[in-house]
Amino acid sequence: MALVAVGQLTSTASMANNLAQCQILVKKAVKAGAKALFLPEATDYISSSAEESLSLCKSVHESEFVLGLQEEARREKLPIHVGVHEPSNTSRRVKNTVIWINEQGEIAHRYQKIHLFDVDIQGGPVLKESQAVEPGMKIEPPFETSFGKVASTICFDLRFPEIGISLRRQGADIITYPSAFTVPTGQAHWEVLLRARAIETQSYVIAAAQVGRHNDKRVSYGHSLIVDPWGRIVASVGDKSDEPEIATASIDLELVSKVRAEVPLRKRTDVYPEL
Ligand SMILES: O=C(O)CNC(=O)[C@H](CS)NC(=O)CCC(=O)C(=O)O
Repeated sequence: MALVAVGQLTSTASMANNLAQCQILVKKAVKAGAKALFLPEATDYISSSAEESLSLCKSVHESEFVLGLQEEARREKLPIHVGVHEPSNTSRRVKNTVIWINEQGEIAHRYQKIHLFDVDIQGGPVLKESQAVEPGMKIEPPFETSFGKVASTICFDLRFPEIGISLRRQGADIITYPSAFTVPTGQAHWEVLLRARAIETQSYVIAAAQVGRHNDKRVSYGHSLIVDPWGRIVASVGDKSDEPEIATASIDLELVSKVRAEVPLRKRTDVYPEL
């Protein structure tokens, strides 16, 4: 059994301020005895336009945000899973990625978001992520940690059950959905989708979320959660945005095995081979 933390904050276009908020989250996670800290999508910055995003985006070797978090991870021996932006070398767009910084402070794993959030909701948000972001081209296999095999996805990927199923088939014990959900879609869908992904994959789901107002145009839903493989919410942060906050839960790999043994989910691929 190992305790892990989800961290919630309000990122803005100030990377220095976002790093300062993360340093508070690291302190809180260490104090709670967590063995890893999971942070939201786009923790490095949330911009208000594609141009602003391009101007803020730096490679991980030059980003004071990423270098600062690497230093925290190394000093505290605390692995950190964090959503950032990285430059694309093929287009005038950025990559929306999540990186795993291990306890030595090295970037040991990376995933690039494959499903981009292009929506036009009546009376709600209109967002065209693909104008600013280049889509990833592959699902990354789960990686080993001291508390189980962790798999990364990002935010809107949550709406595509196939990616969770694929990660489970590849051995994931824990599937992560670092996010910046909008308020109307969050109210309607966030919790039920996360619990469904946990139940159908019989895996832990760790979903760190952005919360509150980022700029004139963007507000995020918050409600970071950890769900166990039975679908129970075992940690939740809420939607207050006055200070960065964490919640913790124990990862119990015996529970993963128990649920999978009690309710075997044998796929009928003889009946639906196309899936
Ligand atoms: O823009 C950035 O820098 C960070 N990226 C995001 O905030 C992304 C794209 S706009 N947000 C989502 O995917 C929300 C999904 C969502 O809310 C849903 O599926 O309902």
